[in-house]
Amino acid sequence: MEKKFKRTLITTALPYANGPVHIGHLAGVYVPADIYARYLRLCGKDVVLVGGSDEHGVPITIKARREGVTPQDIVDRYHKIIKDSFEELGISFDVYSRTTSDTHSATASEFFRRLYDKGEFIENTSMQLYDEEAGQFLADRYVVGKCPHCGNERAYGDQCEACGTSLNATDLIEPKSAITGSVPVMRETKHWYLPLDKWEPALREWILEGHKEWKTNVYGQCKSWLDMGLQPRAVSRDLDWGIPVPVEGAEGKVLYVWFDAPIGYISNTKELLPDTWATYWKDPETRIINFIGKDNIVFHCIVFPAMLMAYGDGFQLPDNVPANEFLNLEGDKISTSRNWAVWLHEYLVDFPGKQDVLRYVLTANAPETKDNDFTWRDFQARNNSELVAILGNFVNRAVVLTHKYFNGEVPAAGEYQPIDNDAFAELKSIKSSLSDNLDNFHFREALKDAMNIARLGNKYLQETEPWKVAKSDMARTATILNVAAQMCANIAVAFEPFMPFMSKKLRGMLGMNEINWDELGRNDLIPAGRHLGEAELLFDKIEDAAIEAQIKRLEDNKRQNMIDAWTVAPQAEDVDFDTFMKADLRVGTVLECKKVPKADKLLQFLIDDGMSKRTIVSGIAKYYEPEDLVGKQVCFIANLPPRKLRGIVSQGMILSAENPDGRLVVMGPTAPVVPGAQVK
Ligand SMILES: Nc1ncnc2c1ncn2[C@@H]1O[C@H](COP(=O)(O)OP(=O)(O)OP(=O)(O)O)[C@@H](O)[C@H]1O
Ligand SMILES: [Zn+2]
Repeated sequence: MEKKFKRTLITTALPYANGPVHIGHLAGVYVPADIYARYLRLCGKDVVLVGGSDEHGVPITIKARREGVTPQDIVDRYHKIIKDSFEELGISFDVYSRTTSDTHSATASEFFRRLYDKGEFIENTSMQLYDEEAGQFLADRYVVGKCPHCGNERAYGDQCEACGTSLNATDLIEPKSAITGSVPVMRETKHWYLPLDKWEPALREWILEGHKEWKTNVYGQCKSWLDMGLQPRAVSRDLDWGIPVPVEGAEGKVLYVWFDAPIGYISNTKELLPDTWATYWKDPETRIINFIGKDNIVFHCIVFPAMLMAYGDGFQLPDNVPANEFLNLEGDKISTSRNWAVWLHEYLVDFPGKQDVLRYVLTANAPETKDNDFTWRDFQARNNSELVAILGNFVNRAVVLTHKYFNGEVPAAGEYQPIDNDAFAELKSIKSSLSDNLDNFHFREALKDAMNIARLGNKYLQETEPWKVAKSDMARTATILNVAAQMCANIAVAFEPFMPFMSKKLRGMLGMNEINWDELGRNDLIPAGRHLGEAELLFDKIEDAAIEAQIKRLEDNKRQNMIDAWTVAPQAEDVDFDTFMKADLRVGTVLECKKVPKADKLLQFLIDDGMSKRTIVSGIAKYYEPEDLVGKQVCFIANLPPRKLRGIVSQGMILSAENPDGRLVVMGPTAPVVPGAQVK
């Protein structure tokens, strides 16, 4: 039987404050959470959307060390960028705080202390990795080494990003310090462990029996974790950045970031609702939903619930964790460290006023059931051929025609014809599917439903042809345009969760104030006689140049990454002088140069080699325009046996140097020489 809830608490994964927010974060977590929160608000539900920056942990300290600033400087910088850009994108947080806040420190500290006092931890002294050069213990991202599961050489001390396995630093094969690069030694240290194994039966019951309705990716990951068997997990670290472990004898130790971060959801709620926060956490009639990406599933479905069970005192477990898979960018994994990302704060500068376009594309293409790819071409196509050509076009036609035939006043409808009734029947069925999809976190499908209202509107105008009817029958024209206006109003309601800026603009045009979800599907949202505002374009076309600039920026980043990662090839074995001299190296002048048809890499040269003219085929077509090489002098090997390439006999090889990114540069003399001159 479906449970009834009085209120919903929506949490969003706390973005880690060592960088700005990118489109992967948005598609995975914040856009769907915002759609859901806006939808519930429109339904008149009691809902809060909480979020905040995750500001502790090792990567922040590594970044600070690298930049020669304090960890606080780092988190202040990124918290501001993240918070501001979320706001500008219309992510409607009721509170967006941070884990360095006093409320959070006190809450997380108390949480740990209660578990400690209840005897919920195992205190354990063990050998841990220690960097003697840096004088500190190494945990999490402070250690890199080989993953014991998949062999990835760059696994971290907390997780292997290649296979997703969560690790302990001591699991790594051939560990190295990320601070100094030195090989760590083992040293004894004391930590507190949460015995996850103790909670395994309860977790099994709760998830595997109680939540079969969860998304298959989430349920499946939980099941495989539980089937592997849970182990005690350390919840403290030897670090100086974080919330101090609040017990005697714990100097120099802080709470593990994954212990403190989810408690941030509680602290955020406290900051928002100092008096009533507990109702949102402890009342069984509260429904808690955690929006996260797939790499956070274990923490939200296993670790944090075990913490909450250990704490007791009525804390509720999440009702659902609709985790998304990952969004990739132009075929590659998004990465903060490799700068392979579209950064939200940069997007907002490059595409001012186009928040909804990004929200639309990220939802239409959301990685709900499998990893998905964002490409700039797809972004452009969805804007131009969906938002402009379908949605914007319908609304524009409806408003312009109302101005043209009725001076902008919505005419009263006469008696409906079957086509009008059919349109509203279709609208009702769209609403039912749309609500159903939103209720079940199927946001991609829900967005398609909403778009179907605009498609319906276009089809309606196409079939009723008010511009023709107006020549003979103004009464019928009035009915048609009344129906069209009601469809526009329905669009304003249906799209509010997805594209709040467009919805607001449209409501302004239509003179609509308060809206609610109940109204959706109705044929009387706009009263006859309402004067419409001027038709403003809801979306405009995105030109090729804007897209090409974005693609170029990504390509530049990729090239820079290759250059940064490049190492000089080791010197080849010695070759004796006589052998070297056997290669007949010459300079020649390019007489002709052209592309080899149907071969995108090859150029065909005709070279004056001093003796006669020779043909050479060279694989440099990607890097040169043929005409730019005519008249230039190049070095080539003259005495290679002739070789047939694409049916052309090549007599020799032109020399070029290869850049780290594969770019070839042709070698030639620095001053003119006589064709045929030998290179020695
Ligand atoms: N490419 C992505 N697609 C979908 N969700 C993502 C993606 N990258 C991160 N997320 C989710 O966004 C939330 C916040 O991410 P977090 O700040 O922890 O960054 P992260 O996973 O370390 O990413 P990055 O390494 O790119 O900075 C998490 O729930 C995470 O699962
Ligand atoms: Zn691995």
